[in-house]
Amino acid sequence: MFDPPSFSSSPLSAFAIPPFPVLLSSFFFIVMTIILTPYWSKGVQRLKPASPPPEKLRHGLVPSAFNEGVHAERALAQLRGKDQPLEKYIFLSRLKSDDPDLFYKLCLENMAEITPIIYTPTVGDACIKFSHIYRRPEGLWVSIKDKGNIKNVLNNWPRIDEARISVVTDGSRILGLGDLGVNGMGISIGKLSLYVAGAGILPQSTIPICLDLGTNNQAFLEDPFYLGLRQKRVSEQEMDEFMDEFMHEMTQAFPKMMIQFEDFSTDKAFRYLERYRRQYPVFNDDIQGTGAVVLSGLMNAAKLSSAASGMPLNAHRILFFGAGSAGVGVATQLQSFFTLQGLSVEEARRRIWLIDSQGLVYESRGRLAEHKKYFARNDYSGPPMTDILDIIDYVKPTALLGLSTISGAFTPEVLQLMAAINPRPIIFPLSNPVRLSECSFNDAVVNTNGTVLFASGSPFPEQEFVGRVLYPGQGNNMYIFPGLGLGAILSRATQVTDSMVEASSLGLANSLTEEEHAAGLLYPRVERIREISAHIAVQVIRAAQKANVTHSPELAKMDDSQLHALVKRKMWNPSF
Ligand SMILES: O=C([O-])CC(=O)C(=O)O
Ligand SMILES: [Mg+2]
Repeated sequence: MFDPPSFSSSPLSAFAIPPFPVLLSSFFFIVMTIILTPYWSKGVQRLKPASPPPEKLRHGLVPSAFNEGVHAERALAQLRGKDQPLEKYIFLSRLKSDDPDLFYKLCLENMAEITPIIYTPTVGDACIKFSHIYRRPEGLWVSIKDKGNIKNVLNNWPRIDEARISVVTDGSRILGLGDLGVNGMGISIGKLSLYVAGAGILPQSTIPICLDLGTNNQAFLEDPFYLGLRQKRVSEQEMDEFMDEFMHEMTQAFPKMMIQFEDFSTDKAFRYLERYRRQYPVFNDDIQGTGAVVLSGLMNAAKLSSAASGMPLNAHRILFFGAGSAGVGVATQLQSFFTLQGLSVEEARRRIWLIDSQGLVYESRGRLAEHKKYFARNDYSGPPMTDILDIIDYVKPTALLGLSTISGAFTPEVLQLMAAINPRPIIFPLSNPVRLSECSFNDAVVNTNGTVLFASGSPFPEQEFVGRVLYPGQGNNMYIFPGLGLGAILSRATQVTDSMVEASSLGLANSLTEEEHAAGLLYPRVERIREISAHIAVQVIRAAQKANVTHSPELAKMDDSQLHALVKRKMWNPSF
């Protein structure tokens, strides 16, 4: 322990008045300390290395011909030398913990190549096998056994003051892969890597969190390597109590924290978003992030489609195949597409049709899950309509969106029918990962004679079609959450409002360059992710200011270009 120096060893003389020169110099010292402390601490923060000091460069500790530039190429060559995506994932995960600067340098310089490995689709396989490929701790694990003691678990996090953003999953619906229990940690880790790469959040400010509330995945319960509790998921009431404590303690332990809910099963996704969104800075990536990214792509697609058909933008008809959290989240976001085109909220709602596992969703069909009721149709009351071809024939959609995780559901006949009724059909098979996509880009191109306006959740390669190169869009929430989170953190938002989410979507839609427009893209190239995130963050901050949910009066005084410059300055860059 540090003992403060005293003027005298005698306890009594500590109360005696010291001589004048000592008093003067003490006074001077105190005044200077008060004046300089903010500068010192800022300076210290700025100088603090993001990763351990470059010991690797100390003489004798590295080979004589070591060179950082060549080493980055070496690491890339090592990565490319691996055959299997999962091997690449393991290699990169190791690299991230050994040398975060090099890892993020490679990410930033090879975004299109590396994103599908550390994120969708390979992260899906990594989650399935997470307990088998696990090597060392990463992130926070909070289990139902910690109920009543969550505060102490959170306080074990080593960098508590720096924590700004957390991705929290309970593993109950990872991508389209179902209940993966604590193996869902992989998705929290993957999303946060993209926060760092895509928005320059400080690596040490991120906390991946996995909640262990049991799993209903029998294979995992019987797997000796499985890293979670050997019990079925707890009851709704027990989970509610756990979540209330968890959210409360999170804001106590990490007062500057923004929380992203990820891959909770549909009912819980809606439930906990509603329960906490007005109380804490939290958003749900699958409902709001996916909604925002699809709204953005749809705005750009609808313009191109309307240019070909002459149909006004507000006359589009959108059919959703899949009515889970993502489906209904996207539908809710798309309503605002129509209100932006001048329709009333009610008219906007009428532009949307849902299909679930029992066919067209309509009021008189029978009991409906709560989250489907809002979009249930009341203008159809015949017998259940279950065949997707019949439904397309009835609805005559201009856009068909897949959020069903039913691989191949958009058959050649479906795609051909969409092309028969639309000069430029909008087809978005959004289910993840790739193998659960409702159709491939190639299928969509071939069966629509190259007219398709396409975006998928997972990446597909570009296609050549009659001498032209066609590019698929990737309507993945990775375009939204880094910028949305960055804006929320910088503005010290106390809530993530619908208007902030919508601002992120519009920001993304209008971030396309001339070249990207000319190439017919619906989303900007992923290599520009930092630029896009900065642009989105500015729009999000402005929306937060309008909604009066910020704690950053100094940002309100800046004009847009000053704000944009500040956002860029705040982004962390790997020093390699
Ligand atoms: O993680 C992704 O690629 C997109 C997403 O949130 C999901 O599919 O749940
Ligand atoms: Mg998700």
